[in-house]
Amino acid sequence: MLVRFTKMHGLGNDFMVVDLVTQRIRLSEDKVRRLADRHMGVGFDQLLLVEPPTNPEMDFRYRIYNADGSEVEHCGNGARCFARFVRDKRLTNKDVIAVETAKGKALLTIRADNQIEVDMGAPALSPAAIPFIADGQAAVYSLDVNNQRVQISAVSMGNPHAVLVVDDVDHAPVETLGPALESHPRFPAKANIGFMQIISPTQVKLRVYERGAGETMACGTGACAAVVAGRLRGLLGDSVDVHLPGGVLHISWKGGKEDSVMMTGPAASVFEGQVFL
Ligand SMILES: N[C@@H](CCC[C@H](N)C(=O)O)C(=O)O
Repeated sequence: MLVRFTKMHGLGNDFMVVDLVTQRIRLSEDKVRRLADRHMGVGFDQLLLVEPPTNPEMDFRYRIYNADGSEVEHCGNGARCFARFVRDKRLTNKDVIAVETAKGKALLTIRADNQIEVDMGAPALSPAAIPFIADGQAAVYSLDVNNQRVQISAVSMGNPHAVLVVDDVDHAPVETLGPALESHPRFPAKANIGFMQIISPTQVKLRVYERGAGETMACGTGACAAVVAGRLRGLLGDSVDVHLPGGVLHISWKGGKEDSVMMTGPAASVFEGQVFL
């Protein structure tokens, strides 16, 4: 069957977006992996599926697959592309769009300046919710990996993240510590690994080794997790510009248990395509 898709990106974190409101497809993990292949497929970090909601209070359902074929709970850059997609395709004319995700809901607001603001929900910090194996909740945990001891913060933004504070992000060991920590036994569902350099209480630099995708040019949930970790460690204020290899995301978090993390940034369409599935 010939399926229409749109290639999109949020600061270089790239997506194949498929409308399953007006089309149907059958997917397997292997099919997603083949589509994600940058030489023999479409090529993407994540596949985003736009579906009708199962909950009548929501506008859409949002499903996300990593390049390795695994289904995941949340994707910040994807959420902004999702909002741009449903408006461009005239699937809605709303400026504020409520979407069901695997772990709850996200509220997407298309602003007059074309930036998209996403209410990412409150972070989860208890080890069981992340999931992360630890005796109790802490702002910083010690972890043994690759014959060294590292300090991480562990945060769930719907999906699991570890955040390390480094002196120089450009020379951080992302290629070695990233995969080793992604599959660390204390993260039973694996994790996304962020390497954050603090520039000031309002500015950080960040690189993220994503679970199931490798290092990406930007990670929205990773940027949120980094700001939460920085606040918990007393290093950041409540409004922070996160400089990623692909550009800047603005993240704010008031710091309370119930407070949502807010993320603002761009979303862009690159091309339209069709593929046999
Ligand atoms: N690129 C994303 C996160 C995608 C999912 C992640 N790799 C995971 O496995 O949890 C973002 O912008 O948040």
